[in-house]
Amino acid sequence: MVRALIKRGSVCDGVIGVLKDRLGADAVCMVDLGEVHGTAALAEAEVVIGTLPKEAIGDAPKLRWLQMGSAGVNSWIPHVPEGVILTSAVGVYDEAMADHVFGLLLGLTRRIGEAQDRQREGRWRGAEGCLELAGMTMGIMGYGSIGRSVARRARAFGMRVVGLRRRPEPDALAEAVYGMEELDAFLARSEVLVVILPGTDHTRGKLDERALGLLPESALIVNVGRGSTIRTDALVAMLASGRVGGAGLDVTDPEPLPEGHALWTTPNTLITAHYGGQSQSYPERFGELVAHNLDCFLSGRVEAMRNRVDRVWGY
Ligand SMILES: NC(=O)C1=CN([C@@H]2O[C@H](COP(=O)(O)OP(=O)(O)OC[C@H]3O[C@@H](n4cnc5c(N)ncnc54)[C@H](O)[C@@H]3O)[C@@H](O)[C@H]2O)C=CC1
Ligand SMILES: O=C(O)C(=O)CO
Repeated sequence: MVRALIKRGSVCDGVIGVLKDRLGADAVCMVDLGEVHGTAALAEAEVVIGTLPKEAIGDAPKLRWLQMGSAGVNSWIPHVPEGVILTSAVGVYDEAMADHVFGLLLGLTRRIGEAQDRQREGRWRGAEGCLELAGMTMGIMGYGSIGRSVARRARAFGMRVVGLRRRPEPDALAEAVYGMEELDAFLARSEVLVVILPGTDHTRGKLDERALGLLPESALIVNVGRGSTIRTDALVAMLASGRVGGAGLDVTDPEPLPEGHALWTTPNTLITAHYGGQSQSYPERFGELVAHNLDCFLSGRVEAMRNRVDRVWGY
């Protein structure tokens, strides 16, 4: 019997039924993964579905497969023994994240935040400096699963799209897809830069003062990947001077943003507290991935499991 711990509420009822059918009702335990540290259930678990806290991994000596609930998993890698299969939730967040990118972008270009401030004050006043997106070029840095969903929306808005990814290959939605060694040329075209890179040793600090200086004058930046990709001090300075026209940030460095941090009061900056992937569809979408990967795992086709994490590249 393969014993599995599933994060409570993470998969839809239909998939819980599938898990119980495949593993046996007694083998499936729905738990709060934040509270399994040191328990007998974790000591017996061969499969864990959901983001197990790093410090609890050592309490799971029988673990054979950890299906993370997040797409970004880089900081878990050193904690997961080599023999344990580690899979991420890439693909689960695409639609919610793409909506969120446009939420931030439209917030900046249509000045929605300021309108909300005036609404609270009961003041009826228009805005100046609104921008239209049609005809602008969006550069998607991290042209992966979420990136393509963003590109589909961008095209519907009449924007041009260029992408950047580790292994560039042509894509019907993008005019060009660049590799990291072509970063400068990519940035020079990005009037709207959308950053959706995983936070890894290879992406940390890539957008520093020099790189941000290559963007077109008054470019807009949206970061929904990881805060560590952008040098916060450089971003704050360029927003303050107006060299960067605005920033929509679902992720920051540091995170959470401490009280009094410069970003809170930087002009033309819209911040959401790392909830871009949140949506009512999560249990369905995650459940679909879990059912597929469980099937592969139980039938010994581990190479067909989706989203096996590359320990060298960190995603
Ligand atoms: N704000 C939030 O709530 C969420 C944030 N995320 C973040 O978004 C990231 C991307 O998610 P997905 O699109 O689902 O992943 P994905 O694996 O489909 O796409 C990642 C893209 O980044 C590129 N990339 C990775 N390392 C690179 C490097 N060193 N140089 C150049 N390109 C590189 C890859 O080539 C790929 O195109 C996640 O790793 C996570 O950090 C994901 C979901 C929710
Ligand atoms: O999946 C991710 O990487 C996220 O940041 C969502 O929590």
